Amino acid sequence: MTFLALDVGNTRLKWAMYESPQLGARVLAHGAQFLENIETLAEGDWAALPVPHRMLGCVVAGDAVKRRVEEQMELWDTTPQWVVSGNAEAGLTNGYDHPARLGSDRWIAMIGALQHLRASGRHKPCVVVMVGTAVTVEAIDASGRFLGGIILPGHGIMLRALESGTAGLHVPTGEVRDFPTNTSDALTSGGTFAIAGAVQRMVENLKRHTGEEPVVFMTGGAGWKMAPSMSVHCELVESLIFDGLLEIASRRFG
Ligand SMILES: Nc1ncnc2c1ncn2[C@@H]1O[C@H](COP(=O)(O)OP(=O)(O)O)[C@@H](O)[C@H]1O
Ligand SMILES: CC(C)(COP(=O)(O)O)[C@@H](O)C(=O)NCCC(=O)O
Ligand SMILES: [K+]
Repeated sequence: MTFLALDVGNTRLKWAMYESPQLGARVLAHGAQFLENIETLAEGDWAALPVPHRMLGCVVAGDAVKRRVEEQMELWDTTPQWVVSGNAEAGLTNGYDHPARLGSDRWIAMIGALQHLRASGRHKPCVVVMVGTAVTVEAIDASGRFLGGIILPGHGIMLRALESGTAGLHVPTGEVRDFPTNTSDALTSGGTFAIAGAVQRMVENLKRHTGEEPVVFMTGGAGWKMAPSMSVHCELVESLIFDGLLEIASRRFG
């Protein structure tokens, strides 16, 4: 039973086709497209794929984008199914004031993180960092309760905000330096340390709250760029959202 997993963020659509809707299933093909190129999928990347028997995805890029993705899926007669954040799923409970308003990508990434914790036999609090268009940093206690999380601008948005709000900050990308001595390095390091510092703060918050050192998972398109600059130990798991989707799919379709 082939299974298509979709993760539609504010910058890119990521997809992966699996042999079955189960954890550890073999990946048959995967890819990513910028949102402006969604219309190429049916006649491009997806044209030669086997028909997916089931599909599960998340979309945080709005209804118009969701409709454009569903149009491409008309290539098959597979019913699109989109995850909505709920009160509880796959061992995770939702502490958000309005559970359904939590971004479904955040909900699914946390389910993926819990799956990784369980698979390695760890019963600990954890922090889930997602570095995409925006950056999110979530706190989960050892019982699997999502306590809350923060949202901050991603690197690109931070730089564009600075560029558009000032006269003197139109410079090329720089390097991350402890003590930047030019504008490019000052901006690049500023954005990087803002994210790394926010993660460190959330780790401290969760450690204080639970009395235990949390495990930190990091994912998202720009996760690999942040990894060398983190001040707390992080496990980089590129597939966190797909692992969460597989976990949910195995419970729904398994
Ligand atoms: N090969 C890449 N293509 C696109 N974005 C990339 C790439 N590598 C890193 N990035 C960075 O990752 C961010 C997008 O990550 P992604 O996880 O796709 O975001 P989203 O889920 O919000 O669509 C971009 O802001 C960009 O800075
Ligand atoms: C925080 C987000 C913008 C992250 O989006 P992304 O960077 O993955 O494109 C998205 O999860 C979202 O729109 N959330 C809804 C609001 C909330 O989670 O509180
Ligand atoms: K995302």
